[in-house]
Order: sequence, then C-alpha cells, then structure tokens
Amino acid sequence: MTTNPRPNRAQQTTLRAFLKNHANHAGSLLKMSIALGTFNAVLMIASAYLVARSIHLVMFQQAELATITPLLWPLAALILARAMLLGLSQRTSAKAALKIKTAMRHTLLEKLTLLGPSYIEQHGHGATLNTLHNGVEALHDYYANYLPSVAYSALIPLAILMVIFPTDWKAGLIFLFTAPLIPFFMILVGHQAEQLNQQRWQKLAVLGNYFFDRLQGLTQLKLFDATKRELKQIAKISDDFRHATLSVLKIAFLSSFALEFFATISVALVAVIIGFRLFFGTLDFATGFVVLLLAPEFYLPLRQLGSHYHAKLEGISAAADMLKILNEPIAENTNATISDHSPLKLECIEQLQINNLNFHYPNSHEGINDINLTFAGTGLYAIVGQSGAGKSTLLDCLLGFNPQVISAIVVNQQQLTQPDILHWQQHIAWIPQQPTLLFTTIKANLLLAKPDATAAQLAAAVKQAGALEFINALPNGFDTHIGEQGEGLSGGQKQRIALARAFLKQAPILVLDEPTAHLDSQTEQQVQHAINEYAKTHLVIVIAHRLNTIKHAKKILVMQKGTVIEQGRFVSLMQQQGGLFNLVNARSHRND
Ligand SMILES: Nc1ncnc2c1ncn2[C@@H]1O[C@H](COP(=O)(O)OP(=O)(O)OP(=O)(O)O)[C@@H](O)[C@H]1O
Repeated sequence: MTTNPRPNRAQQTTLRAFLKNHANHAGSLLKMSIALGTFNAVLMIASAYLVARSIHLVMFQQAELATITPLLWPLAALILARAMLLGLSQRTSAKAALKIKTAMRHTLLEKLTLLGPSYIEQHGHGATLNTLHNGVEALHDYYANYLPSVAYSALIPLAILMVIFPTDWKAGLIFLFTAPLIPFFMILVGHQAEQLNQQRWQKLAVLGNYFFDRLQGLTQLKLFDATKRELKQIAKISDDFRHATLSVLKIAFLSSFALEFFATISVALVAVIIGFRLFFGTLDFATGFVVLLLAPEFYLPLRQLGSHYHAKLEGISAAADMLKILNEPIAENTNATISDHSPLKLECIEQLQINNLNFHYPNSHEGINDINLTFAGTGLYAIVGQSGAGKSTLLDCLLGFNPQVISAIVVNQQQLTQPDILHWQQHIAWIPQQPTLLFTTIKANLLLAKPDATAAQLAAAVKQAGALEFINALPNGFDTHIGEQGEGLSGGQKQRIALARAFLKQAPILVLDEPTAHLDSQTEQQVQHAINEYAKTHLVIVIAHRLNTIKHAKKILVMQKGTVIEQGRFVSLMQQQGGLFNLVNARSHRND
C-alpha cells in the first residue's frame, strides 16, 4: 500500500472542485434544501418581529389578550411552518447526499473495474474498501450538512442585516464587524486541522489493509503461532490511529470552543449595548428586543459552519483517496468507459483469437509476451506450464481484467474494445482456484449465475457438476446456509458448487483454473466427465496440471516464461519431446 503525501494548495483546489462537481449529481435537490432553509430563516425573522411586538404591547401598552391575538395566530402558524421547513430542508439535503454517494460509488466501481484486480492487489484490499465504504460515507456530512451551512452562513446573516440596518443601523454595524471574526478563526485553525485529518485518513487506510490481510490469514497465523505477535502489531497501528484521531479531535474541540466563545462574546456585546441604549432611552423596547432576538440567530449559521467544518475536512481527505483511484491512468484509451451498450454482437462464439498480446505488471518486467492463439467455438483447451509461466496472467487478460490489452482479443472477427468488457464478461463463466461463494444459502449462491433458473435447471446443473448427492445429504439441502467463502464446505464441495453455478449460466465460454485440484479420484472423474461433455457444445479453457485433463484436450498450450512455446494434441506433443514432455516427466518423477 502506498501512502499519500498531504495534498498541496493546488491539489486542495482540485479536491474542492472535484467535490463541487460531484454535487451536480443532486444539484437541484441541494438548491431546494438551501432555499427551504433560507426561507425558514426569513420566517424566523418575521416571528422575531411578532414576538417583540406582542411583548411590547403587553408590557408597555397593557394590551389585553384579545388585542394581541391577531399577532399570536400568525406566530403559531410561523412556528409550525418553520418546523416543517426545517424537517423538509434536512430531509432534502440528506436525500441529495445519498444520491451523490450512490453516483460516487458507481463511478469508483466503474473505474476499479477498468483498472482490474491488479490495481486493488497493489494498493491493498483494505485501503480500497476503506475508500469505497468509509470514504464515500464521509461525504454524507459534507454534502448534507457542510455545503448547505456554507450557503446559510452567507445568506442568513445577510437577510438579518437587511432588516436590522433599516431598524437600527448601530446594531447592524456591531453585527457587521463581529461576524468575520468567526470565519477568520475557522480558516486559521482549519489549515492545521486539514493536515492532521489527512494523516488520520492515511493511518485508517493502513489499519484497513492490515486488518483485512490478517483476518484472511487468521488460520495460518494461528498455525505459525504468530497471533500474539500480530496482535501486538495491530495494537501499535490502532494506537497510531488513536493518536491521529485524538490530535484531530483536540483541534476540533479547540476550534469549537473558540467559535462558541467569539459568538457568545459578540451576542453579549450586542446585548450590553442594547441594554445601555434602552436604559438611556435612545432606543425603543420593541426595536431593542428584535435586535436581541435576532443576535443569536445572526451568529448561529456561522457557528454551525464551524461545527460542520470537520465534515469538510473528512470530505476533502476522503476525496483525495477517491481522486487517486479516478485519476489512475489506464495504459491505453484513457477516455474509455464501461458501457452497458456495447456494440459487440455475440449470439454464439464461432472463433476466439488472441493477437499479439503483450502484458506487463506495473513497475515490473513480469508478464506475458507475443501471445497469438486461435480457439474454435467448442472444445477443451488446456493451458499448462510451470509455476510462474504466465497461465493466470493470460486468463486474466482474456477475462478483461487487464483492460489496457483488451484489443488483443478478437471474437468472431470483432476486435474487443474497453466498452465491450462488461458485455464480454457476460459470455464467460469463470471458476478461479478459489471460487467466490457468498455468505448465504447454497441455492442463492447458485442462482447468482441465473436468477430466473427453474428448479429443474438448478438440479440438472448441480447433478452435472457431481454436487447433487452431497447437497441432498446436508440437513437443509439447497437451503443450507454457508459461511463466507463457503465456510462449512470442503474444498472439493466448494469447487463443485462453483462448477454447478458455471453450468447453470450456460455461458458459451467456460474458463477454469485447476478445476479438479481439490477432488478425490472418483469425484475428479465425474467432474472431468461433466467438463468434457460441456466442451462438446461450448468452448472450455482450463489451466490444468492433471494428466486426465490434458489428455482429453483438443489442444494443449504449453507456456514458459510468459510465452506459448508449443501447442498441439497430447500425443503429438509428447512425441516431439519438448516442453510438455519435460513437464509430464518432471511431474511423474515428483510423484515417484
Ligand atoms: N500482481 C502481480 N504483480 C507483479 N508480478 C506478478 C503479479 N502477478 C503475477 N506476477 C508475475 O507474473 C509472472 C506470471 O505469473 P502467473 O501468476 O501468471 O503465473 P502462473 O503460470 O499462473 O503461476 P501458478 O501456476 O503458480 O499460478 C510470474 O513471474 C509472477 O511473479
């Protein structure tokens, strides 16, 4: 995982512009929320006038209840309207934030899909998850609270000044000169707080990566008796994070205290001056009382801006991580987007070609070179080679996980482009070495491939994968809940569920990585038979080690050091005594 240095001034401007641009996803909702909030403030000013007038009538003109009733009714209506406006405005801004967060997650996921799994591996699953989840969540307060409060801090004091100046210009002047104190102090502490908050986010990303890694490898850590050591390390990283959080909180408390202090002093100053003027009779009670009622309301939006300043810091720090993902260049065709409207036409696969495929991992010489292959629409193709020969890399490129080289793939004479990737992937069923099974029932896991599958289709696919017997033997059959990553099932059982899911999808291309690795010899035969049957009508590409798989292949592709060194049928390749011959011999020696 890499850590971001603190963004400089130009980058911060970019981050603010980025957050502002994203507000456009719910621009009208945000504007509506601000308009409702501002209208609420206008009603507040009107109710202050009504309250002051009523009290003035009662105290100085001994007015009866009947005299002030015409003032009290509108006052009650104003109070009710204000409560409704406040609720509506908050609801609208929350809705806007939700819309923006959804759009942001969508944009990030699209970009991550384009960048492929290698980007996530390089930057850490925990850190990426942190950006996608905590980062996007941190934007909620930014859009729902901070942005509206920026608008209120300008609009509401302005509205109050507009009515105070004609009423009592001296009080207006006090408001005018004390108001800037609050934003000034906020900017002063904000700079330091921004830096500390950025550091806090970096520490959170490190913590996320560390937790994710250790949780995944918990069993192995236990076996190596390394849990205590790791716990110490986790405690240390958590402590670093705690210190970083406390530093931010210290600044936040300090700034809130200062803002409250300035606001209170300003209100007190107005109150003292009004008091003196009332005492010396240079001001009438109703005017003085209106000013006193409006004084706290004048500073309230500025105080709220101060209390939401933390949301701004969080938003900016989270945006830095997001922008890093979104600005990550894709080697070729950087303007490409993933589209649901791919021009690719694929009713069935007649031919699949890989032309001049060259791929290298970022900052590394490792990868695959000069791959040129042709696959027919049906048949079993086996990819073999020593560990590190480039088999998985080749499959990753074929599956569109490395979008920058997608144009090397030609299907039915159509060259793929980046917008085709999603559409292309829908035509492939893929079973990696460790297939993903979700924390739900077996049935739900199977239906992921074809949500509308009938019970008969489900049973047929499961039977074909040799999984029907063991699923039926489970206490709840298809409704048995399995843990995360298929916890509660054996390796072979997980593999067969994944296979059944692939069969259910009936994709024209089935790609498998070591499909029989975890199976006993009887199940291996069953599964191999099922794969061979599927290959009669579909294209099956498999990374294979077992002789059984290789022998039945229509073509074997032998890889070495990132290139395909030979290809052909088993018997002829063995007769050539080349790469495959050496591999088979080395393996049989190992087994001896
Ligand atoms: N994310 C990565 N970053 C950098 N290099 C990588 C990455 N993944 C793989 N490699 C390198 O690329 C080469 C090909 O790896 P690949 O995983 O494709 O081999 P393989 O034939 O599938 O190996 P195995 O049979 O052990 O799974 C190896 O030298 C490997 O070290």
